Amino acid sequence: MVEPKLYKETLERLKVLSFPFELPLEVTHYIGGEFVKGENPFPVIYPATGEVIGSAPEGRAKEVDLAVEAAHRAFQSWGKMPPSERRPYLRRFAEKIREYRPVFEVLESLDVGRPIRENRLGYVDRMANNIEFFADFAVTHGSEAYPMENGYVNYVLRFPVGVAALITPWNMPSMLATWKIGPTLAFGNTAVLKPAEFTPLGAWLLARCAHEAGLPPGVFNVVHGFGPDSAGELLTKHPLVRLISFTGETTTGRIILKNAADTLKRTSMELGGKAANLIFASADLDRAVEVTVRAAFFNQGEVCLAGSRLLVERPVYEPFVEKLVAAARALRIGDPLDPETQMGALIAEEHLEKVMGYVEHAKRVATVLTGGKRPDLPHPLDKGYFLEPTVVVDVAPSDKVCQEEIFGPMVAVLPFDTEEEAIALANNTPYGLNAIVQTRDVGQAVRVSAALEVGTVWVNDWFVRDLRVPFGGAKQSGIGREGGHYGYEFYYETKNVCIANR
Ligand SMILES: NC(=O)c1ccc[n+]([C@@H]2O[C@H](COP(=O)([O-])OP(=O)(O)OC[C@H]3O[C@@H](n4cnc5c(N)ncnc54)[C@H](O)[C@@H]3O)[C@@H](O)[C@H]2O)c1
Ligand SMILES: O=C/C=C/C=C(\O)C(=O)O
Repeated sequence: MVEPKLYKETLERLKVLSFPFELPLEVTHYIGGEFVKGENPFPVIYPATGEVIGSAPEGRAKEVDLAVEAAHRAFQSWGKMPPSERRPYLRRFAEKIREYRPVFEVLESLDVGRPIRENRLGYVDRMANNIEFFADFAVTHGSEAYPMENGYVNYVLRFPVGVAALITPWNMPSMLATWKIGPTLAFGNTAVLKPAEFTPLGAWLLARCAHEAGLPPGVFNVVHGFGPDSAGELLTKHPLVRLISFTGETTTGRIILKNAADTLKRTSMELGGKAANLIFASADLDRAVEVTVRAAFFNQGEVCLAGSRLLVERPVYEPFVEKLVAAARALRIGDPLDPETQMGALIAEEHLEKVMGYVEHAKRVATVLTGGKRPDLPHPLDKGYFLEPTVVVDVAPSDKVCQEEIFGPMVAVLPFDTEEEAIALANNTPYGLNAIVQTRDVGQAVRVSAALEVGTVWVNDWFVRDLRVPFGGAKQSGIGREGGHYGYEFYYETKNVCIANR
C-alpha cells in the first residue's frame, strides 16, 4: 500500500470544492434518473500514485437492460419535443458543467493522470460547449428543399433515431463523452453512456449535472463497466439500441461493427491515429517546436490526434531536433494536481508497459535521444505510471514505431528532402485521422494539405476546434464525420417528402 498522503490531500481539496458525493469515491450508475449503486465493483486507480481511490460498479445485462429500457421510454416524449423545448434542458446541463468546473478539473486529473493545468486550458468550457452548441444548432438550422422543373417540390425532414449507445475512451473522457451527448440529445435521441473502465469519475459527475439540470428521467443514462462480455458489448448487441457512437481503438471499432451487424445499428467510428507533423524549412522554427511539443506530449501523448511522426526538411533537421530535445527535457513532469506540472502519468500500468515495449524496441533498432525511462519522482509518485518525454531518431519509416499508434509520450523524427517525399511519408500508414503542416509558404500549405489522406489538417497549429466543421478519420481512423450538420447522417433519420403541385 502506498502512502496515502496525496490521496488525503486530494480529498481535502475536494471537500473545499464542496464535492457533491460521499467520500471515498463510490461511483454509481445513473439509470432512469436514479443513481444506482450497482454490483461487481472494480477499483478506480489514480495513475499518478497507483492508489485505489474508489470503486465503480460493473454493469451487466441487468443494468444495461434497465438503462436501455429507460432510454427507450424517455425517447417516446423527448424525441417528439421540438428542439426549442429540448434546448433549455441542455443549456441547464451545460451550466451545471460550468458550475462544477473546479470539481471536473480535479476529477479529470484523478481519472486520467493528466496535469490539472491542461484541464484549465479550455477543457471544461469545451465540455459545456459540446452540449450548448448542438442545443442551439438543432434550433437554428433548417433543412433543404429541391423544387423540380415540373413544379413538384421535395423537402427534407429530419427526425431522431432512438436510443444511442455512447462508448468512450479514457484519454479525454469527459470532453469526448459530451462531444457525443450534445448532438445525441439535441437531435432528439436518448443516450446510454458507457465510459471507459479506467475513467468512471467524470461520467459520474456528468450524470449528476444532468440530474441537477432536471433532464427527464431516462434521457441520459450512465452504465459503467468493461468492453468485451460486459456493459460495452451488451449495449452494442441490444435490440433497442439503434445507434452507436464509438471513440476508441481501431481494433475495438472492428469488433463493435461486427457485433452491431445482427441488429443493423447505425455506427459512427472515431478511431486511432498516427498523425504526421510536417516541418518545412520555411517554418518559423521556434513556433514549430512549440506546436510540436504540444502535439507530441499534451495529455502525455495519449491523444488520437497526437503528432507522433515528425517529418523534418533536411536543412532544418538538426537545429529542429536540438530545440525539440531541449524543450522535451524542460517539461515539468510530476504531480498532476500541482498547477505547475506540464506532464502527468500514463493511464495504467499495463499501458505504461505497452509504451515501454516500443521504447525498448526503439533502443534496439534506432536512437533514443532523450527520455525512454521512468522519471525519478518522490514517494508516492514513484508508484505512478510516468514516462519521460521520449524522442527517437534514425528509425525506418516502415518500423512499427512509425506505423503503430503508441498512445504515449514518444515521437519519431524522420528527415525528408522534397515535398513529394514528405507527402509520401505522411501518407504511409494505415491511419488517416489528421496531420500538421508547418510552413510559411502559403502555396505549399495548400498543396500539401490537399495531398494528405486525413480527415483534418492543421496548418501551423494543432487541435484547434470549431464545432461546425467535419471531424473524423480517413482510412483506418474511422467511418463518418461528426460536427455541425456533418453529424446529421448519423444522429438523425432523414425523410424526403415529394409534393405534387396538383
Ligand atoms: N478518433 C478519435 O476521435 C479518437 C479520440 C480519442 C481516442 N481515440 C482512440 O481511442 C483509443 C484509446 O482509447 P481506449 O484504449 O479507451 O480504446 P478502447 O477501444 O480500448 O476502448 C474504448 C471504449 O470501448 C469499450 N470497449 C472495449 N471493447 C469493447 C467491445 N468489444 N464492445 C463494446 N465496447 C468495448 C471500452 O470499455 C471503452 O469504453 C486510441 O486508439 C485513440 O486513438 C480516438
Ligand atoms: O484524443 C482524441 C481527441 C479527440 C477530439 C475530438 O473528438 C474533438 O475535438 O471533437
